[in-house]
Amino acid sequence: MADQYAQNPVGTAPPTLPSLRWDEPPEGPVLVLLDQTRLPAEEVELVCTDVPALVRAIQTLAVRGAPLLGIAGAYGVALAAVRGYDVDEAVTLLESARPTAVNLGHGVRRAAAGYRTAVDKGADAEQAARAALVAARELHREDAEASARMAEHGLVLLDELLPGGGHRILTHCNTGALVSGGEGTAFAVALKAHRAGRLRRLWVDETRPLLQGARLTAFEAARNGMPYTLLTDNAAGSLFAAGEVDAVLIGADRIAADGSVANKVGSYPLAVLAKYHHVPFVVVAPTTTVDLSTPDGASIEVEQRPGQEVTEVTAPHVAGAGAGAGGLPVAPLGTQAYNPAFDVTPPDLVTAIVTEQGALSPVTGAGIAELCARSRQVTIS
Ligand SMILES: CSC[C@@H](O)[C@@H](O)C(=O)COP(=O)(O)O
Repeated sequence: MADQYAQNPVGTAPPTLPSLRWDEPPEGPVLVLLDQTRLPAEEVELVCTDVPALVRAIQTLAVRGAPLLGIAGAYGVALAAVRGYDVDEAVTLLESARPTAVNLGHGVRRAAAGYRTAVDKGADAEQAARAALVAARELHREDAEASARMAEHGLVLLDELLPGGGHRILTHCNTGALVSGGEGTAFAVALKAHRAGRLRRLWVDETRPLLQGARLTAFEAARNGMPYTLLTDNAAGSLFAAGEVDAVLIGADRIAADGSVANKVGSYPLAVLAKYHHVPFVVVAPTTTVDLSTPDGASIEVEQRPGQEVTEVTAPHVAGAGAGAGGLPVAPLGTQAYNPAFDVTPPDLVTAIVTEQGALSPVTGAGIAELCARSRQVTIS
């Protein structure tokens, strides 16, 4: 496999626009998203002037990934409030836009709490809307800080688990700056390892059917000059068998109170492979992704997505194709498809969970509760 280790071209990719930004042009405040459905072909911004537009962007995955969904949800509440829409209705629409990533509801409720507290204290509509915006901005900033701390804790853990250095890391889906206020979760750890000269290879799962790995993680790895190689999801087994994977690093959409981890479909098979091959399987996620009110993995609602994502190839992300392109059938007309967006990995397959509060290993319900308690103390003080 010697050629797999050839260096990728470094620094050739253009700089990326922020994944999300609040703007206040003369026509009124807007939430501007980098449309992730169009990457890597083009960097196109999507301007949301109201909550239904943001809900569409969330459901089509123009904006996606657990931490960013939380931030987008919070700004969505602020957008509704600033533009004079019904905030309660906005909360309902946003919270239910996608079911699995707990951060979405967390972000929405946080901005709504800022708004309602201001109202309760006698603020007028404009002041209350500003309070929602302040809460969204705080969450955005905190997520960037959490991302930096996860990267630090994650690299310390990797170095402990793999004392030989020269880490070869397999990752799934996309967990970088595109989904975060900072540099991401699992990807941020790999990036820190790269900057420290300790990343030998980032193996990037393509992540069927929507190709978050091929389109987005490869894009971010290239931008950062990281040594990376793309593989089909099906090739992971033979990669492990060949002894080419030192650790798996993934993010999470919801971590239940017992330590079960919901993440992009395909994560659970990687955990099983990792266990069989005695390779550490590490989950990197902020404590905002932990949901103590969901007792176990079986209680996590897994989003089921349209079958067409499997039976057809849609290609707005192909250069020159443009938005709405695709719909090319790859299965006979009328084929039914099973298309869960996520799967759930039980805690006994997880070597460690890394949060901004530190690494937890082995993963236990008590340990999870302790991490969350520490996080709340930090937030309150
Ligand atoms: C830091 S992001 C962690 C997860 O949100 C990510 O791995 C993932 O599963 C995203 O799924 P997506 O359906 O693209 O929103």
